[in-house]
Amino acid sequence: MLEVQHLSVNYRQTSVLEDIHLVVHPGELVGLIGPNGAGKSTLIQSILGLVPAHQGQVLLDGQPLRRCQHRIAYVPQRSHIDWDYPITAWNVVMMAQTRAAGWFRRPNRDARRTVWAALERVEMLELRHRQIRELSGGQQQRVFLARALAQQADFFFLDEPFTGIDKKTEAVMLRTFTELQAQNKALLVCSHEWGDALRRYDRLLLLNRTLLADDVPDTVMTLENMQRAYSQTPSANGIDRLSEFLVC
Ligand SMILES: Nc1ncnc2c1ncn2[C@@H]1O[C@H](COP(=O)(O)OP(=O)(O)OP(=O)(O)O)[C@@H](O)[C@H]1O
Repeated sequence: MLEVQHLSVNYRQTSVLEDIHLVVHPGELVGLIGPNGAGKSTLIQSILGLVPAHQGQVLLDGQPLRRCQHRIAYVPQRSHIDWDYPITAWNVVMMAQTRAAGWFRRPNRDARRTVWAALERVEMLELRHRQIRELSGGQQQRVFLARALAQQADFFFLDEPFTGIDKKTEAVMLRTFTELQAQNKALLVCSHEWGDALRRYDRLLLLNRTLLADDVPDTVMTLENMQRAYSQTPSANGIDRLSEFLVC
């Protein structure tokens, strides 16, 4: 079980997250939603230790997360990745293995098998020798999903994995989520999805600096909750799309 306790984050004296408390259980698919600038990416990054917390702690099965980082896999937002970096799809996925085995050791047969299986699972084996900058947005997303799979983690954090992808990638992603849940792995997915798509989650976390709601989708997606979240930060896809959001 992953537990975030009283987590607060500041950027240059400005409070971005305040007193966040949440729990993610094995086998759960949890959606993290909220308007632009609500702090969703910051929450994921502070849980992972990539952004320092002002207060609070993150525990994994009662242990500080920094002691069990190998149990966490992270698929960053596509816009946070340098796509010009000269690296093949194969080597992106192999990076997860290199970190586990040590940077100066040649990848052994097990590592190569793991990378092969992960790329096969996301249907990217044929394009393994391509530079990542030469892949489509959806293909790039599948390579980073394969990297997370190769890590053989227990908890998966994905930041906007459904943004700018094709139908095939969406299908691969959803199939993989189902498989991971069946293996009792947990997923926390930051999302800008709307309407019925949000029903795929076991639970939704509604964030806007503080955690405004944490419950099953139908209970979170009320007009009152949406107004509380989206009227704090009016944005192009906020209040204008409330009716679409509440279709479900
Ligand atoms: N490195 C940084 N330094 C200073 N402020 C930052 C930094 N990163 C994010 N912020 C600010 O923190 C707030 C939360 O940003 P964050 O990216 O976590 O929100 P988000 O909910 O993920 O937004 P989006 O949905 O647009 O990706 C925003 O006001 C943003 O401008």
